[in-house]
Amino acid sequence: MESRTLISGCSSNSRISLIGRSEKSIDLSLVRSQKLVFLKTQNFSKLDLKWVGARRGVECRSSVERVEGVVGVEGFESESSVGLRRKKLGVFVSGGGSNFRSIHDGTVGGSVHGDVAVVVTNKPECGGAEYARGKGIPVIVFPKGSNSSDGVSAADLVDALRAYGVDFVLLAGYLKLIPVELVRAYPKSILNIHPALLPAFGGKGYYGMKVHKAVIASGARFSGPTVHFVDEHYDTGRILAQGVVPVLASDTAEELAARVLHEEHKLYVEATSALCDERIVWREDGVPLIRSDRVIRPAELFLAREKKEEKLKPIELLFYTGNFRNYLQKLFSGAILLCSGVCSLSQNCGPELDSSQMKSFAA
Ligand SMILES: Nc1nc2c(c(=O)[nH]1)N[C@@H](CN(C=O)c1ccc(C(=O)N[C@@H](CCC(=O)O)C(=O)O)cc1)CN2
Ligand SMILES: NCC(=O)N[C@@H]1O[C@H](COP(=O)([O-])[O-])[C@@H](O)[C@H]1O
Repeated sequence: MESRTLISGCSSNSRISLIGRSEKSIDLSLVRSQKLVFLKTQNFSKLDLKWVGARRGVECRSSVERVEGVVGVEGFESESSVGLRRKKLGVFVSGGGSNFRSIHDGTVGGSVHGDVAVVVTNKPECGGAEYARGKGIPVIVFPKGSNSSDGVSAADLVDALRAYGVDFVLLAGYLKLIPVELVRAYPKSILNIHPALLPAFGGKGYYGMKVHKAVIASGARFSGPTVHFVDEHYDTGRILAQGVVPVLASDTAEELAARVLHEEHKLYVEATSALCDERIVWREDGVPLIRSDRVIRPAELFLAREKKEEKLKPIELLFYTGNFRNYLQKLFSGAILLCSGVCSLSQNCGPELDSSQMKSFAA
């Protein structure tokens, strides 16, 4: 049985679903080295995976599953995009296209490991389409205008996206319902950004200023953008990321829109970057999560270097796993607890520490 999974830095105790035909989830206690990955399946048989030649994948020695997509890590730089193929993006717009422009800037500037291959719009004269033409990016009109020959059908749209090699579809202010044909052709691969905190203030009729007017009228104290996966209905797909901004008592819809839009630009680039870096994992209950960085269980990190095998020292690992900050925080909070404990025991100057508190800094 062939299955494909994206092993790109899942944390040691996360569960990810194998993307592809197999729905079997595997329990990753991931140890990643330049070319060696140890993987524990859910039946706890330890699989030693070895790099198989130039093919971008590994073969499980003791399993019928063939796992692909493991990214070799040259040296130990951040693996977020090292060795990963640049992804191709199809961006859908209907308006000014500021989110599209932010994402395009990210692909040029390097924060997004991908390229905008094609832009799709229902408004061929909109700002986003104009911007795309100026950058030499092809523009497709969908759906067809009622009184114009321009535009493609849903089936032709899927074919066109495939022809451009599109890996992921990003809706960026697109105001039409994505047809079920496209949703099914790109499972877990279509994102949308909505200018409110879904599931509130979403669905048919909730777009543009209408959203912000509804938020203000509701008396909500906070709002913010939501990036979510797209299913066949408006705004009901799985939420991937959200940002929060305050709603001021004096806000007009335009002022709130501008505040949310500023947050959108940051959030959508981060989410797109994670998508292109294959840093999105799916929790067992179906909630998608963004892995911000590679977390490797220190005790198990074995690094096969070119000539010799060696284990990184724990202090070195902390730098690699990015937990150094957490380590210091725990160290200092433990020290503070200890001091306050000693103080209260010796001078009774503070609250008595009960046994659970005493235990806490032993942890
Ligand atoms: N299948 C999906 N298609 C789209 C989604 C989605 O989640 N699933 N998201 C929308 C974007 N969107 C909110 O984020 C949204 C856009 C438009 C509407 C809406 O009510 N549109 C009007 C028509 C507006 C117009 O033509 O100017 C309508 O359908 O009556 C709601 C939500 C993009 N597509
Ligand atoms: N429900 C969909 C919706 O309202 N989308 C919103 O349209 C605006 C498009 O701006 P842009 O064209 O400048 O990116 C953005 O605020 C986006 O959240």
